[in-house]
Amino acid sequence: MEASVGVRAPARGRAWAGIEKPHGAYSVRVPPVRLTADRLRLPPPRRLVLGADPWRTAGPALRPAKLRVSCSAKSAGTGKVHYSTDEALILQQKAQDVLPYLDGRCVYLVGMMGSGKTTVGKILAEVLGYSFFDSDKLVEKAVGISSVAEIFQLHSEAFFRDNESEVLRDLSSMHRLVVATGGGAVIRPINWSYMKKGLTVWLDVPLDALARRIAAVGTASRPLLHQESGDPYAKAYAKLTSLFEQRMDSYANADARVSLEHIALKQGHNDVTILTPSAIAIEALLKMESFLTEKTMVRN
Ligand SMILES: Nc1ncnc2c1ncn2[C@@H]1O[C@H](COP(=O)(O)OP(=O)(O)OP(=O)(O)O)[C@@H](O)[C@H]1O
Ligand SMILES: O=C(O)C1=C[C@@H](O)[C@@H](O)[C@H](O)C1
Repeated sequence: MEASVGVRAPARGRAWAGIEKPHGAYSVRVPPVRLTADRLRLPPPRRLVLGADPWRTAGPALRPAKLRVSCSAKSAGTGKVHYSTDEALILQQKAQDVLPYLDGRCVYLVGMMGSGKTTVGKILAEVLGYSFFDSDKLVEKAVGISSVAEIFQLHSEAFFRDNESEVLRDLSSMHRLVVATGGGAVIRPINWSYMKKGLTVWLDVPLDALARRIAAVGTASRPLLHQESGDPYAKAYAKLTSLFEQRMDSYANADARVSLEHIALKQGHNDVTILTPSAIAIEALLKMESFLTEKTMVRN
């Protein structure tokens, strides 16, 4: 039986984007999206000329090296996203540039575990006025088990992958979503047939940086990396390397590639660990714009 997909208006004026399955397996509440200066903490507008590369054209005052960014997905329990003023301006302007070309299509972020799909995805959703979904979380809801690690343990990886494909299929008939996909979603060709209904963006992060991030938070929630003993960084690095070798051609199917090494080089250094999530989101918007405008030119 097919899932029915729709947006329904809930009580008390809240917006819902829900995927209702026959047995109510999951239904996700999305807070109303407000793209206001207050939400982005913007100052009154000022002149800012943006070209293909905002860091270059915005002048020295906006160069990231000078920014002391207080950027985090959440802050002081308010749930609000904080950006530096300069990054907020660039993000908002680039989002406005991309939106007409995007035309309501969903954005799917793909990339290895820990590559920042959730962190960057939430920023993109905010500035595009889209809703954010994490496909791992939707699988957990569908299955009724609160962690991916437990789904692997109680069922199997194949069971998880089947549910992941179903979630992606359901999402593919929706609009105006940013979806952080599971790191392994790219390995099944059927998933690409769903994701290609929207725009796919690969967050390409060096494995060394990934292993550091993952070792810092632990591997318990990432069943494919989890090992009881040994140095967490070394174990994560070895496993990430072998997974990446199997998957890199699949990631390269994405419409746009956001390379952290490339962003760092553009900023005049080679340290990807100091790139802020909002700088990465800006690069994602630039790459999305390039892809979408080239595609439009080819069509015309
Ligand atoms: N630009 C960044 N700089 C430093 N740390 C980051 C950056 N982006 C994300 N992180 C951190 O890396 C970890 C993984 O990020 P995130 O959950 O966004 O990745 P993900 O791709 O969604 O991971 P998964 O696929 O495993 O769910 C988090 O602890 C997050 O805070
Ligand atoms: O890279 C992977 O295969 C995975 C990544 C996570 O997001 C989860 O989807 C799961 O742990 C598998």
